[in-house]
Amino acid sequence: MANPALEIHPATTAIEKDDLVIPVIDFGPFFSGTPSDKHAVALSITNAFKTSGFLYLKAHGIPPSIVSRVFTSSSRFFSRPQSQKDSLGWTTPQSNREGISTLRGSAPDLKETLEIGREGVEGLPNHWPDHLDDEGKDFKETMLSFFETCKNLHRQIMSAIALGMNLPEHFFDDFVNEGDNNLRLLHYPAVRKEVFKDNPNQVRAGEHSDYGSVTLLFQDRHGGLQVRSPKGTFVDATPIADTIVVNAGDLLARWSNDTIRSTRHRVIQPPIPAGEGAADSDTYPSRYSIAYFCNPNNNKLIEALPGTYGEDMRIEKKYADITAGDYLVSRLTATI
Ligand SMILES: O=C(O)CCC(=O)C(=O)O
Ligand SMILES: [Fe+2]
Repeated sequence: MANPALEIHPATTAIEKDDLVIPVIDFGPFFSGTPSDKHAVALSITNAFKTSGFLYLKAHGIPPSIVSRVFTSSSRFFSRPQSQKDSLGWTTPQSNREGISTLRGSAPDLKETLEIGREGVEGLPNHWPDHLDDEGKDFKETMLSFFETCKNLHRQIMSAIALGMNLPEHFFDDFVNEGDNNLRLLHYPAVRKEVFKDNPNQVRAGEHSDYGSVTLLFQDRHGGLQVRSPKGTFVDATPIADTIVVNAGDLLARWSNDTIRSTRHRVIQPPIPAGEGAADSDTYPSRYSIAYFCNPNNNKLIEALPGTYGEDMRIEKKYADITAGDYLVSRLTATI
Protein backbone atom coordinates (compact mmCIF):
# COMPACT_ATOMS: atom_id res chain seq x y z
CA MET A 1 0.00 0.00 0.00
CA ALA A 2 1.22 3.46 -0.82
CA ASN A 3 2.11 5.67 2.07
CA PRO A 4 -0.94 7.97 2.42
CA ALA A 5 1.34 10.96 2.99
CA LEU A 6 2.48 10.61 -0.60
CA GLU A 7 -1.02 11.17 -1.85
CA ILE A 8 -1.01 14.80 -0.77
CA HIS A 9 -0.62 16.82 -3.94
CA PRO A 10 0.96 20.25 -3.63
CA ALA A 11 -1.00 21.33 -6.67
CA THR A 12 -3.89 23.69 -7.25
CA THR A 13 -6.17 23.56 -10.21
CA ALA A 14 -5.68 26.30 -12.77
CA ILE A 15 -8.00 25.11 -15.51
CA GLU A 16 -10.99 22.84 -15.18
CA LYS A 17 -13.37 22.64 -18.11
CA ASP A 18 -14.92 19.92 -20.25
CA ASP A 19 -13.08 17.21 -18.27
CA LEU A 20 -9.72 18.91 -18.88
CA VAL A 21 -7.88 19.62 -15.63
CA ILE A 22 -4.58 21.49 -15.71
CA PRO A 23 -2.92 21.95 -12.32
CA VAL A 24 -0.40 24.51 -11.13
CA ILE A 25 2.41 22.55 -9.54
CA ASP A 26 4.91 24.06 -7.14
CA PHE A 27 8.27 22.55 -8.06
CA GLY A 28 9.97 24.14 -5.01
CA PRO A 29 9.59 21.17 -2.62
CA PHE A 30 11.14 18.91 -5.25
CA PHE A 31 14.43 20.74 -4.67
CA SER A 32 14.22 21.71 -1.02
CA GLY A 33 11.56 19.59 0.65
CA THR A 34 11.73 16.33 2.55
CA PRO A 35 11.94 13.08 0.58
CA SER A 36 8.22 12.68 1.03
CA ASP A 37 7.56 16.25 -0.25
CA LYS A 38 9.73 15.44 -3.24
CA HIS A 39 7.81 12.28 -3.92
CA ALA A 40 4.49 14.10 -3.67
CA VAL A 41 5.62 16.65 -6.28
CA ALA A 42 6.83 13.84 -8.53
CA LEU A 43 3.48 12.10 -8.24
CA SER A 44 1.50 15.25 -9.00
CA ILE A 45 3.63 16.00 -12.07
CA THR A 46 3.30 12.44 -13.35
CA ASN A 47 -0.39 12.42 -12.60
CA ALA A 48 -0.88 15.61 -14.64
CA PHE A 49 0.99 14.07 -17.58
CA LYS A 50 -1.17 10.94 -17.32
CA THR A 51 -4.45 12.87 -17.30
CA SER A 52 -4.42 16.17 -19.21
CA GLY A 53 -0.82 15.93 -20.44
CA PHE A 54 -0.37 19.59 -19.39
CA LEU A 55 0.60 21.45 -16.23
CA TYR A 56 1.77 24.89 -15.13
CA LEU A 57 5.07 24.72 -13.26
CA LYS A 58 5.82 27.37 -10.65
CA ALA A 59 8.93 27.85 -8.50
CA HIS A 60 10.79 26.15 -11.34
CA GLY A 61 14.08 27.83 -10.53
CA ILE A 62 14.45 30.01 -13.66
CA PRO A 63 14.47 33.63 -12.45
CA PRO A 64 11.83 35.91 -14.04
CA SER A 65 14.62 38.34 -14.99
CA ILE A 66 16.19 35.70 -17.23
CA VAL A 67 12.90 34.85 -18.90
CA SER A 68 12.18 38.50 -19.50
CA ARG A 69 15.65 39.01 -20.99
CA VAL A 70 14.99 36.18 -23.44
CA PHE A 71 11.62 37.69 -24.42
CA THR A 72 13.25 41.09 -25.00
CA SER A 73 16.02 39.57 -27.06
CA SER A 74 13.47 37.61 -29.08
CA SER A 75 11.27 40.62 -29.85
CA ARG A 76 14.33 42.66 -30.88
CA PHE A 77 15.37 39.84 -33.16
CA PHE A 78 11.98 39.67 -34.85
CA SER A 79 11.96 43.44 -35.36
CA ARG A 80 15.06 43.16 -37.58
CA PRO A 81 14.61 43.84 -41.31
CA GLN A 82 13.15 40.88 -43.19
CA SER A 83 16.30 40.65 -45.34
CA GLN A 84 18.41 39.97 -42.24
CA LYS A 85 15.96 37.36 -40.99
CA ASP A 86 15.83 35.68 -44.39
CA SER A 87 19.59 35.43 -44.46
CA LEU A 88 19.44 33.32 -41.28
CA GLY A 89 16.96 30.74 -42.57
CA TRP A 90 17.67 27.07 -43.02
CA THR A 91 15.63 24.05 -43.99
CA THR A 92 16.89 20.56 -43.08
CA PRO A 93 14.18 18.37 -41.55
CA GLN A 94 16.72 16.49 -39.42
CA SER A 95 17.39 19.56 -37.44
CA ASN A 96 13.85 20.75 -36.91
CA ARG A 97 15.41 24.03 -37.82
CA GLU A 98 12.99 25.53 -40.23
CA GLY A 99 14.59 28.91 -39.69
CA ILE A 100 12.32 31.82 -40.19
CA SER A 101 9.08 30.57 -41.59
CA THR A 102 6.10 32.68 -42.29
CA LEU A 103 3.75 30.18 -43.82
CA ARG A 104 1.34 31.14 -46.54
CA GLY A 105 -1.76 29.34 -47.76
CA SER A 106 -5.54 29.45 -47.52
CA ALA A 107 -5.55 29.81 -43.73
CA PRO A 108 -1.87 30.18 -42.96
CA ASP A 109 -0.49 30.13 -39.46
CA LEU A 110 0.05 33.73 -38.53
CA LYS A 111 3.47 33.41 -37.02
CA GLU A 112 7.19 33.60 -37.61
CA THR A 113 9.63 31.38 -35.78
CA LEU A 114 13.32 30.95 -35.19
CA GLU A 115 14.68 27.53 -34.22
CA ILE A 116 17.87 27.08 -32.25
CA GLY A 117 19.25 23.56 -31.92
CA ARG A 118 22.06 22.13 -29.85
CA GLU A 119 25.12 24.22 -30.52
CA GLY A 120 28.14 22.53 -32.05
CA VAL A 121 26.47 19.66 -33.92
CA GLU A 122 28.52 18.88 -37.00
CA GLY A 123 26.64 19.61 -40.21
CA LEU A 124 23.78 21.34 -38.40
CA PRO A 125 25.06 24.78 -37.50
CA ASN A 126 22.88 27.30 -35.75
CA HIS A 127 22.71 30.53 -37.70
CA TRP A 128 23.38 33.46 -35.39
CA PRO A 129 23.04 37.16 -36.06
CA ASP A 130 26.28 37.75 -34.12
CA HIS A 131 28.16 38.98 -37.18
CA LEU A 132 25.57 41.75 -37.70
CA ASP A 133 26.03 43.90 -34.60
CA ASP A 134 26.48 43.90 -30.81
CA GLU A 135 22.82 43.14 -30.31
CA GLY A 136 23.31 40.04 -32.44
CA LYS A 137 26.22 38.99 -30.22
CA ASP A 138 24.11 39.52 -27.13
CA PHE A 139 21.29 37.51 -28.72
CA LYS A 140 23.59 34.54 -29.23
CA GLU A 141 24.89 34.66 -25.67
CA THR A 142 21.40 35.03 -24.21
CA MET A 143 19.97 32.15 -26.19
CA LEU A 144 22.90 29.77 -25.61
CA SER A 145 22.72 30.38 -21.89
CA PHE A 146 18.93 29.93 -21.85
CA PHE A 147 19.31 26.71 -23.82
CA GLU A 148 21.49 25.29 -21.02
CA THR A 149 19.14 26.54 -18.31
CA CYS A 150 16.19 24.80 -19.95
CA LYS A 151 18.26 21.68 -20.56
CA ASN A 152 18.82 21.42 -16.81
CA LEU A 153 15.16 21.93 -16.05
CA HIS A 154 14.34 19.13 -18.50
CA ARG A 155 16.61 16.80 -16.55
CA GLN A 156 14.88 17.74 -13.30
CA ILE A 157 11.41 17.23 -14.76
CA MET A 158 12.49 13.82 -16.07
CA SER A 159 13.70 12.95 -12.56
CA ALA A 160 10.27 13.83 -11.24
CA ILE A 161 8.65 11.63 -13.87
CA ALA A 162 11.03 8.79 -12.96
CA LEU A 163 10.05 8.95 -9.30
CA GLY A 164 6.39 9.32 -10.23
CA MET A 165 6.62 6.14 -12.28
CA ASN A 166 8.37 4.13 -9.57
CA LEU A 167 11.71 4.25 -11.34
CA PRO A 168 15.03 5.30 -9.78
CA GLU A 169 15.29 9.09 -9.59
CA HIS A 170 18.20 9.23 -12.02
CA PHE A 171 16.78 6.72 -14.47
CA PHE A 172 16.56 9.26 -17.29
CA ASP A 173 19.81 11.13 -16.67
CA ASP A 174 21.77 9.25 -19.32
CA PHE A 175 18.89 9.66 -21.73
CA VAL A 176 18.82 13.46 -21.62
CA ASN A 177 22.40 14.57 -20.88
CA GLU A 178 23.27 15.50 -24.48
CA GLY A 179 20.60 18.17 -24.79
CA ASP A 180 19.32 17.27 -28.26
CA ASN A 181 16.64 19.88 -27.74
CA ASN A 182 15.25 22.77 -29.74
CA LEU A 183 14.60 26.30 -28.64
CA ARG A 184 11.88 27.88 -30.77
CA LEU A 185 11.20 31.59 -30.57
CA LEU A 186 7.73 32.47 -31.78
CA HIS A 187 6.30 35.78 -32.86
CA TYR A 188 2.65 36.14 -33.74
CA PRO A 189 2.44 39.58 -35.36
CA ALA A 190 -0.41 41.97 -34.60
CA VAL A 191 -3.30 41.09 -36.85
CA ARG A 192 -6.49 42.82 -37.92
CA LYS A 193 -9.53 41.37 -36.22
CA GLU A 194 -11.35 41.04 -39.54
CA VAL A 195 -8.80 38.39 -40.60
CA PHE A 196 -10.34 36.06 -38.01
CA LYS A 197 -13.88 37.26 -38.66
CA ASP A 198 -13.59 36.64 -42.39
CA ASN A 199 -12.15 33.13 -42.04
CA PRO A 200 -13.56 30.91 -39.29
CA ASN A 201 -10.65 28.47 -39.78
CA GLN A 202 -8.03 31.09 -39.15
CA VAL A 203 -5.65 30.33 -36.29
CA ARG A 204 -2.32 31.67 -35.16
CA ALA A 205 -0.82 28.18 -34.87
CA GLY A 206 -2.69 25.10 -36.07
CA GLU A 207 -3.75 22.19 -33.87
CA HIS A 208 -0.90 19.74 -33.22
CA SER A 209 0.84 17.66 -30.61
CA ASP A 210 4.53 18.09 -29.84
CA TYR A 211 6.94 15.32 -30.82
CA GLY A 212 9.53 14.93 -28.10
CA SER A 213 9.65 14.17 -24.36
CA VAL A 214 8.29 17.39 -22.88
CA THR A 215 7.91 20.98 -24.03
CA LEU A 216 8.62 23.96 -21.79
CA LEU A 217 6.40 26.79 -22.99
CA PHE A 218 6.89 30.36 -21.84
CA GLN A 219 4.03 32.61 -22.92
CA ASP A 220 3.56 36.34 -22.60
CA ARG A 221 0.46 37.80 -20.96
CA HIS A 222 -1.78 37.94 -24.02
CA GLY A 223 -3.14 34.42 -24.20
CA GLY A 224 -4.51 32.45 -27.12
CA LEU A 225 -3.06 29.02 -26.32
CA GLN A 226 -5.78 26.39 -26.18
CA VAL A 227 -5.64 22.73 -25.16
CA ARG A 228 -7.95 20.06 -26.52
CA SER A 229 -10.23 18.59 -23.86
CA PRO A 230 -11.39 14.95 -23.66
CA LYS A 231 -14.71 16.25 -24.98
CA GLY A 232 -13.00 17.53 -28.11
CA THR A 233 -13.42 21.22 -27.29
CA PHE A 234 -10.55 23.68 -27.06
CA VAL A 235 -10.02 25.18 -23.62
CA ASP A 236 -8.01 28.37 -22.96
CA ALA A 237 -4.69 27.75 -21.19
CA THR A 238 -4.67 31.26 -19.76
CA PRO A 239 -1.20 32.66 -19.01
CA ILE A 240 -0.17 32.55 -15.35
CA ALA A 241 2.71 34.89 -14.48
CA ASP A 242 6.06 33.28 -13.67
CA THR A 243 4.92 29.78 -14.56
CA ILE A 244 6.00 27.55 -17.41
CA VAL A 245 3.41 25.51 -19.26
CA VAL A 246 4.86 22.02 -19.49
CA ASN A 247 3.30 19.43 -21.76
CA ALA A 248 4.22 15.89 -22.64
CA GLY A 249 5.16 15.09 -26.23
CA ASP A 250 4.44 12.09 -28.46
CA LEU A 251 7.74 10.35 -27.82
CA LEU A 252 7.21 10.42 -24.05
CA ALA A 253 3.70 9.03 -24.57
CA ARG A 254 5.17 6.22 -26.69
CA TRP A 255 7.97 5.61 -24.16
CA SER A 256 5.36 5.31 -21.39
CA ASN A 257 3.37 2.78 -23.42
CA ASP A 258 0.63 5.42 -23.66
CA THR A 259 0.23 5.89 -19.92
CA ILE A 260 1.32 9.51 -20.40
CA ARG A 261 -0.66 11.69 -22.77
CA SER A 262 0.53 14.00 -25.48
CA THR A 263 -2.38 16.37 -25.87
CA ARG A 264 -3.20 18.45 -28.92
CA HIS A 265 -3.15 22.21 -28.67
CA ARG A 266 -3.25 25.31 -30.85
CA VAL A 267 -3.01 29.09 -30.71
CA ILE A 268 -5.87 31.38 -31.68
CA GLN A 269 -6.45 35.09 -31.31
CA PRO A 270 -6.29 36.25 -27.69
CA PRO A 271 -9.50 36.66 -25.72
CA ILE A 272 -10.43 40.35 -25.49
CA PRO A 273 -9.77 41.53 -21.95
CA ALA A 274 -12.71 43.21 -20.24
CA GLY A 275 -12.40 46.89 -19.44
CA GLU A 276 -9.06 47.56 -21.10
CA GLY A 277 -10.41 49.42 -24.08
CA ALA A 278 -8.83 46.79 -26.29
CA ALA A 279 -12.29 45.77 -27.46
CA ASP A 280 -12.38 49.05 -29.43
CA SER A 281 -9.18 48.38 -31.31
CA ASP A 282 -9.39 46.82 -34.76
CA THR A 283 -6.27 44.69 -34.25
CA TYR A 284 -5.19 41.93 -31.91
CA PRO A 285 -1.84 42.71 -30.31
CA SER A 286 1.28 40.81 -31.25
CA ARG A 287 2.14 37.83 -29.07
CA TYR A 288 5.50 36.26 -28.26
CA SER A 289 6.14 32.83 -26.85
CA ILE A 290 9.17 30.63 -26.34
CA ALA A 291 8.91 26.86 -26.73
CA TYR A 292 11.78 24.66 -25.60
CA PHE A 293 11.24 21.22 -27.13
CA CYS A 294 13.02 18.57 -25.09
CA ASN A 295 14.09 15.23 -26.51
CA PRO A 296 16.01 12.21 -25.36
CA ASN A 297 19.54 11.96 -26.82
CA ASN A 298 19.29 11.18 -30.54
CA ASN A 299 21.18 7.89 -30.23
CA LYS A 300 19.14 6.49 -27.33
CA LEU A 301 16.87 3.53 -27.90
CA ILE A 302 13.38 4.28 -26.68
CA GLU A 303 11.63 1.17 -25.43
CA ALA A 304 8.56 0.96 -23.22
CA LEU A 305 9.47 1.97 -19.67
CA PRO A 306 9.67 -0.72 -16.99
CA GLY A 307 6.37 -0.95 -15.15
CA THR A 308 4.22 0.08 -18.11
CA TYR A 309 3.77 -3.43 -19.54
CA GLY A 310 4.12 -7.05 -18.53
CA GLU A 311 2.37 -10.37 -18.35
CA ASP A 312 1.37 -9.77 -14.74
CA MET A 313 -0.38 -6.57 -15.84
CA ARG A 314 -1.73 -8.17 -19.00
CA ILE A 315 -0.45 -5.21 -20.96
CA GLU A 316 1.81 -5.59 -23.96
CA LYS A 317 4.40 -3.24 -25.35
CA LYS A 318 2.43 -1.21 -27.85
CA TYR A 319 5.30 0.06 -29.95
CA ALA A 320 8.50 -1.17 -31.51
CA ASP A 321 11.75 0.12 -30.07
CA ILE A 322 13.19 3.09 -31.95
CA THR A 323 16.00 5.55 -31.42
CA ALA A 324 14.92 9.02 -30.44
CA GLY A 325 16.68 10.48 -33.49
CA ASP A 326 14.96 8.13 -35.95
CA TYR A 327 11.59 8.81 -34.36
CA LEU A 328 11.97 12.58 -34.53
CA VAL A 329 13.27 12.59 -38.10
CA SER A 330 10.35 10.40 -39.19
CA ARG A 331 7.89 12.83 -37.62
CA LEU A 332 9.58 15.95 -38.93
CA THR A 333 9.90 14.52 -42.43
CA ALA A 334 6.20 13.62 -42.45
CA THR A 335 5.24 17.24 -41.81
CA ILE A 336 7.27 18.74 -44.66
O1 LIG B 1 2.90 29.76 -28.94
C1 LIG B 1 2.39 28.95 -28.18
O2 LIG B 1 1.85 29.28 -27.12
C2 LIG B 1 2.39 27.47 -28.51
C3 LIG B 1 3.34 27.09 -29.57
C4 LIG B 1 3.36 25.61 -29.78
O3 LIG B 1 2.51 24.88 -29.34
C5 LIG B 1 4.44 24.99 -30.58
O4 LIG B 1 5.24 25.73 -31.21
O5 LIG B 1 4.54 23.75 -30.60
FE1 LIG C 1 3.11 22.82 -29.45
